[in-house]
Amino acid sequence: MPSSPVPAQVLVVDDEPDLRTLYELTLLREGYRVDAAGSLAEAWAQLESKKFDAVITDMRLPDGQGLELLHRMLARQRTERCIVMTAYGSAENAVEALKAGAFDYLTKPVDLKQFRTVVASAIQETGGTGARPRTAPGIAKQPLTAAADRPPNSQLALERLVGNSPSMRDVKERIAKVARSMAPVLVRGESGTGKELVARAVHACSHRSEGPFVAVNCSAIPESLLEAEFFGAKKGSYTGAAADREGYFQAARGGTLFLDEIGDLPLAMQSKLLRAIQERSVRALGSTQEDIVDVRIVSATHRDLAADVHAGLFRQDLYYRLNVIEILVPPLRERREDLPELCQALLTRIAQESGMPTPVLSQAICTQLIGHPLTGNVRELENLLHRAVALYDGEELQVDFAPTQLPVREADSSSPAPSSLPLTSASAPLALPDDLQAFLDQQEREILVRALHESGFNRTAAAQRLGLSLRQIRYRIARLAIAAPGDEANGDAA
Ligand SMILES: Nc1ncnc2c1ncn2[C@@H]1O[C@H](COP(=O)(O)OP(=O)(O)OP(=O)(O)O)[C@@H](O)[C@H]1O
Repeated sequence: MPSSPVPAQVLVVDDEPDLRTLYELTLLREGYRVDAAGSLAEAWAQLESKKFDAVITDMRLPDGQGLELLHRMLARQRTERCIVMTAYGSAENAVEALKAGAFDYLTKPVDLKQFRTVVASAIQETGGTGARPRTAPGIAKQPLTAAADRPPNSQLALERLVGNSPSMRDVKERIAKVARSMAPVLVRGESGTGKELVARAVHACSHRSEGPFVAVNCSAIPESLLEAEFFGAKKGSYTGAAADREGYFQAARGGTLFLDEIGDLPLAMQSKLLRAIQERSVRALGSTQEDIVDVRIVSATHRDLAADVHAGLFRQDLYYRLNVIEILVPPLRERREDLPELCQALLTRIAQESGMPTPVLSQAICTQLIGHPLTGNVRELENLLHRAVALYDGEELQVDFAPTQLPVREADSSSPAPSSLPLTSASAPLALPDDLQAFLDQQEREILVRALHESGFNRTAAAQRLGLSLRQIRYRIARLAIAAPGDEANGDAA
């Protein structure tokens, strides 16, 4: 990739001459142009004399706090990305800086590899470039305030979030605003309100949008596999690890890691996740090498995490780290005015997926839908319309408001499979498998394939039949590499 003729310009603010020199040399070696200041006053004088792409400031300076510089830059609508360096262990400062609008933070003593990664990320987001640019030069060096300044897919991602009610407009504005930094985002809302769509929009509106979006459903991964799934595993590091495999953190490098149902993460794994966020590095199982974390974390939950913290179910320090910026997605009952537009958009999508013209929704049905409780939010609405389209006879679209019939199961609710499946027989005990995991995988695969076939490869319907959420079935389909029509449209990792 050719170098830009104009290298990015960075201002380093630190009162320790040795550290300043170290940072300067590191950045110069990366091909940036570097200026340095030893105090707030000096830094401000530099800022008034010219524009930079990024400002890296220590928190404690002889004439004040690095945060003051950040506040002042934001008040003057300066376009530079600001990276704040905080003392080790002072999570409050890091979180405070991110909440105040810092692009990112670094913990002292600064790891130079991390330093380079974070600065490169900030420069990339402003469109500046070092001698080894990671993106094509020429992106406007401006803050992402106006729609025109956002990445090309951002508008599309925001439009996918159908709804023009004041609360949805607030959500979209917040997405566009928070997309600009690396600050972790926690998306809260009831099940089915569209939290994953919000997370995707945050990614699409950020300049990480060209990187991967890796969605992980924390509640669907068996506890014993969590560490390997998150951080990766070397061949042979645990039974069944037949080859080296990347974890979600590595797969999301340069992009966004979406941790859905974060409240369901067991406490032991919460500690490991916190460590990964604090240390900004992860180590694959069985590996001696640390991988730098270069991901933006967006998490989501339908639970009241603050209450979980009080109840001792969720680590307070992790909550604090993940909840730097919160986006609350309102339930559908609080934005019923969105229903006509939502019905139209969902019907169009469902009909397109089924390769048929979009049926017309009568006023009467629309009114009925508006009066329906829809406690399952947009997902319930989507399911109602899915069923309606499946039964559509070309005349008038009918919506069946009766609750979905789930398959009858054996009296013993712990039985994992419907009684009709000839998987095991009560009278003839199975020979013990010599590879339990492979055996269970095979059983699971057969059940999933059958449910998918019987539901015409409609994953929502198949999930419902098996008592799984859509996310759970997606995870299982991906884990067992079951190919289904339409897979290519879905880039999820989980
Ligand atoms: N505003 C919206 N516009 C269009 N479709 C939507 C909207 N909100 C949700 N949906 C659709 O509803 C379904 C559920 O959305 P999503 O998976 O994002 O919800 P969620 O809040 O993450 O649910 P859960 O908490 O159960 O994981 C998806 O198919 C999504 O495309």
